[in-house]
Amino acid sequence: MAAVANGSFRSLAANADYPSAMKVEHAGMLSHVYHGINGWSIALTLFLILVVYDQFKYVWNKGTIAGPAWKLPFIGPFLESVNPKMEEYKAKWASGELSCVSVFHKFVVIASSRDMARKVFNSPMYVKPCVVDVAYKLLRPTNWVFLDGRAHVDYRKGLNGLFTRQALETYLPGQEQVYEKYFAKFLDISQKQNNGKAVPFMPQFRELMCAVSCRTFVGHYMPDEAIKKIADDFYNITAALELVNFPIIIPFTKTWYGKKAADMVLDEFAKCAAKSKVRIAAGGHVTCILDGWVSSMYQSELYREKVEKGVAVDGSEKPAMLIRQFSDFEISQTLFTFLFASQDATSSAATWLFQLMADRPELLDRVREENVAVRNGDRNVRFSMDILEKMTFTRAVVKETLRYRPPVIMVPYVVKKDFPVTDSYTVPKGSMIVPSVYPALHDPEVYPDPDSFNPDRWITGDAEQASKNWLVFGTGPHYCLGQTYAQMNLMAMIGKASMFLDWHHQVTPLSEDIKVFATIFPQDDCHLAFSERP
Ligand code: HEM
Repeated sequence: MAAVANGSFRSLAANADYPSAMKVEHAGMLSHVYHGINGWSIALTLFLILVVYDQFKYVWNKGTIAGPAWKLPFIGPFLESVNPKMEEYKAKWASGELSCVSVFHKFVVIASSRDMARKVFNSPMYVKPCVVDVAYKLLRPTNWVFLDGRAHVDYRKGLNGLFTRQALETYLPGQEQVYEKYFAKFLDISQKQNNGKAVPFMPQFRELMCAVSCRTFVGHYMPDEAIKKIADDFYNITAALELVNFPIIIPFTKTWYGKKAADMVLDEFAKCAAKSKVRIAAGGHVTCILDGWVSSMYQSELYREKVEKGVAVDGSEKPAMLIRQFSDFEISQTLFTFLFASQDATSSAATWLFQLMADRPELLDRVREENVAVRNGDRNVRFSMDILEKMTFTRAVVKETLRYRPPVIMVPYVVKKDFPVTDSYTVPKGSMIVPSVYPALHDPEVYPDPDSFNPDRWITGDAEQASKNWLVFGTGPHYCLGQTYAQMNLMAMIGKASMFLDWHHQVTPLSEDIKVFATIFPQDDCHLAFSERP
């Protein structure tokens, strides 16, 4: 500073012929600027440039579609997405068939109309399911769900046989046992532990669904304590895989607990795979999905061995699908994806189903009458596919529950290459695009009076014809692998409950409000009290 004041600082400008007072003033300004250029001002300038860039990029990406005119610098609606509200989603869907937000520089397009949603689901050239970074760590990078294109289609083909009608029939006895056990537990909770007082049952439905899934997937290879532990810890996995989560696993955070729970589940399933291989090789019969898969591996292996040895094999001996041998850990990873895909969705559906039936006793009576009738008046007749297929009204109740309260309200996809989703709008590569399911299922033109629960629309109405709107299980190459099983399972559950249980729903001001946690639940977690039905 002193150098400027005494005129010894020389610059090109200073050499010009200014009056000396001006010279001093000018030199002072320069000095000010020069000395002001410190770390803070550089950081501030960079920050402002980034803010402008982030804003500009958002506006550029947004183009003509609906969305806020500008975004909160960087974070965008991050805080809203940490605690998502159903009303905010509804407002977004109502804002346009395509709308957008940007969270932390991630550009997200929401496809709301039926046709837009279908278009996204059916465009595997441009999109693939979006998974958070942590998912690779929890499910393992080699997991089949991360496959894309041909590799994904081929892998899925090998799994289809596990969900055929014939296969599903073999899982029914195990499922029925689980229902009996848990219904007894519900009675105990309501009558013994709470003297008939209604208490939140959502956690119980989560455990029930976990138990029924584990029995279906791995039969009796998994001990009850392991099922209980998985049911209790699964919440950590769901929380770790929320879309908005920290990508690095830091000890004692949600993702850390999620990883620990995932490791435990993978370990349990791998142990089951080893046991099933031994049992099936010894001639054991199929009782669960794991057995079905292992058995088809053995049949494929036997067939190949015969062919290699030149033994004459009849065409009828060739397995419907020739599959390779999978390691215990590979099997475990795949079973984990089944559990991961089913646990939250079926827990959500079960919770709403019990609540909706309790609030509409006249519909529950019809379910009960039908269930007794298809068993020729004897409620002790066991589950079979024949019986389930005759349950027209119970099926309608399940379908209407899934329409009215779809567990999965939207499915995040990522854009692999610039995606011309309409003639006038292209979603940029790297964006997230989220086909929404809820609006199509509440479209008043297709489902008149969509906010009323009316199972008859599936029997006397024309809801069944609107298959294009039925996006409960997605559509396209990634549509839900377990959709038939899931619906059948819910029908079996509510049918059996209707015959053996009575339950009362204590309605609270939050019962009809929707809580979004991966899937949707009643805000108050569904207060119920069960009693035995004579
Ligand atoms: C009510 C219960 C369920 C609902 C609402 C549901 C819904 C969905 C939805 C919306 C998708 C994404 C589809 C797409 O991207 O097009 C999906 C995928 C999937 N679901 Fe389900 N699901 C349910 C139960 C189950 C069950 C019980 C299983 C058990 C095996 C299962 C296994 C899967 C798998 C493996 C995928 C991924 C398929 C792939 O990427 O190829 N889901 N499900």
